[in-house]
Order: sequence, then C-alpha cells, then structure tokens
Amino acid sequence: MTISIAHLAPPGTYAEQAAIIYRNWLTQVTNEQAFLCPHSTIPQSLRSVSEGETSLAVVPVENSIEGSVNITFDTLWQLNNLRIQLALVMPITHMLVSCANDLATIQTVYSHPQALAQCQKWLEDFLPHVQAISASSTTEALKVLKEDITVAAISSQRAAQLYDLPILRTSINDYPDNCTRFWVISQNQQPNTYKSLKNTASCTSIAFTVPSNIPGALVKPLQVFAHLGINLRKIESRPTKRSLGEYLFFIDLEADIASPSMDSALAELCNHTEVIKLLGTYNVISVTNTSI
Ligand SMILES: O=C(O)C(=O)C[C@]1(C(=O)O)C=C[C@@H](O)C=C1
Repeated sequence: MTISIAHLAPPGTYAEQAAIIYRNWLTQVTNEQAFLCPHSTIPQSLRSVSEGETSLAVVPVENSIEGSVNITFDTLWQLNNLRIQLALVMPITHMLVSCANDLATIQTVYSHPQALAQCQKWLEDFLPHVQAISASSTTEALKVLKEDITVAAISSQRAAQLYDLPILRTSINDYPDNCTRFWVISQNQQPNTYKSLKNTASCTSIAFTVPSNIPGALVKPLQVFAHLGINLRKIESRPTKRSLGEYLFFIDLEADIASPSMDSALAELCNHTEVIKLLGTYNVISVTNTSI
C-alpha cells in the first residue's frame, strides 16, 4: 500500500516540514512508502482525507504564541469521518527573507497570518512603517522576492534555502521557544499503523455543543471530568456560526479513550451535550525527540 499525506502548499511550508518528519518516521517503522500531496489550503488538505483522495493530512492546530489555528478546528467540526492519529510539536523559528540589503529598503512583508502574529512585536520594533500582508502560507510570496527588493517574507530557514533566497534577519519570532502543534489526521476506523508505537494514548480530543444557553450548561459537562479525575489540557470555544453568542467547545483530555474513566465520562456526557464528536485518541510527540 502506498500512503499519501496531504499538507499546506507550496513547498517549504512548516506544514510540509512536519509532514516530511512524519513520513520519514512512518517509512522507518512500517516499511511503507509514503508521498506528500500539497494542497492550497488547510480545509482542502482535510477534505482530501475525508473524501478518500489521500490517506492522511498533517495540519497545524495550535501555536505557543498565537494560539489556535481556527480553520483547522472549524473544518474538523464540519467533516464527520476524521480522526486524530498523532500530535507533533515542532519548534518554529522565523526568518525575515528578502533580497534587500537593509531593513530600510523594505516596504511590504508577506506571510501567513499566524506567522505575522508570531512576529508582531518584532515588526513593530524594526519595521514599523511597512505594510504587513496576509498570504495563504509562509512560502506563498517567496517566488516574487527576486523581482522586488522592497518585498520581504516571514518564512523558515529551510524555505529560504529551497528558493535560494537570502536571510536578512534570523529568529524574529517574539518569543524564542515558539512552537506549533500539528495533528496527523486519517479517516476513522483506521488500524493503529499511523499512530506512535506506545500501547496507550496520552490524550483524547472531543468537541461538543451544549443543549441550550442556560446557567450551568458548560459546567455540567466539565464536572463529569472533574468527578472522574480526568485532567483537561485545553478548552477552546468556537462560534457555531448559526447565531451570535452560540458556541461549540473543543476539549483535550489527558486520558486514553479505552480507559475505564473515559468510558464512564463519554456515557455521562451524552446527558449534558447536544452533539458530541470524538476527534481522536493519540500520543503527543516532540519532533526534536526521536522516540516516536
Ligand atoms: O504557512 C505555513 O508555513 C504553515 O505551515 C502554516 C502555519 C500555521 O497555520 O500555523 C504553520 C506553522 C506556523 O505556526 C505558521 C504557519
């Protein structure tokens, strides 16, 4: 079987880098060949898995400076047949890439909105008068840089090398320990091939809506976890998009779905939620750590 892995295009994105790291691991442990499938957007990457065009997608979920990648959460809620297989935490070090000789020449900086936000203070301090323009990825604007020395992009060192472009400033992210969490997503009902080798998962992610906008509507589902001693790692709300002030909730829990306490929690949660979706049970690994 040949495995295909969808990720955000074009070449050089951080999502591609995460997909390459995951592919190398997969080939090493399963002996299966895997190839990368670039897609123009994160929703397109996820839809390609949902529709069976690709086996897997590697998508960004959360950044240590800027927080959640909302489009990933919104798309996962909309598509019903996807499961998280693994989480990868990857260090992110942004470069200012440009053919200009100095900062004074630059008039425009392009990057993905997440990357622009991760370098917001640096941009205010060192390029206060430039126009920051959102692009569909950190590498989208790199192809125009050789034609215009007034333009810069925020990208990775690997991307600068791939496009043979000079780096004007290194490590421009506002906090040095910047990192992004990616999820490896497959269709549900997959064998454990795509997961880490450990027998138990350290994390389970779910999403739900609550029955109505009444006092205690969110407390009740949260109390289920408190009573069963299940620790919450993260909670995120997103608008349902149906009406203003109506939310759905994404929760990461520190427990394997197969544990007895999670079994009880899921049964109990059905009494306090309107729609509930299991997003996956998986392990979290750091890509600097080779122990997956
Ligand atoms: O544009 C890219 O290079 C991406 O892979 C997207 C993305 C993101 O959406 O968070 C991934 C990691 C970084 O946090 C910045 C951008």
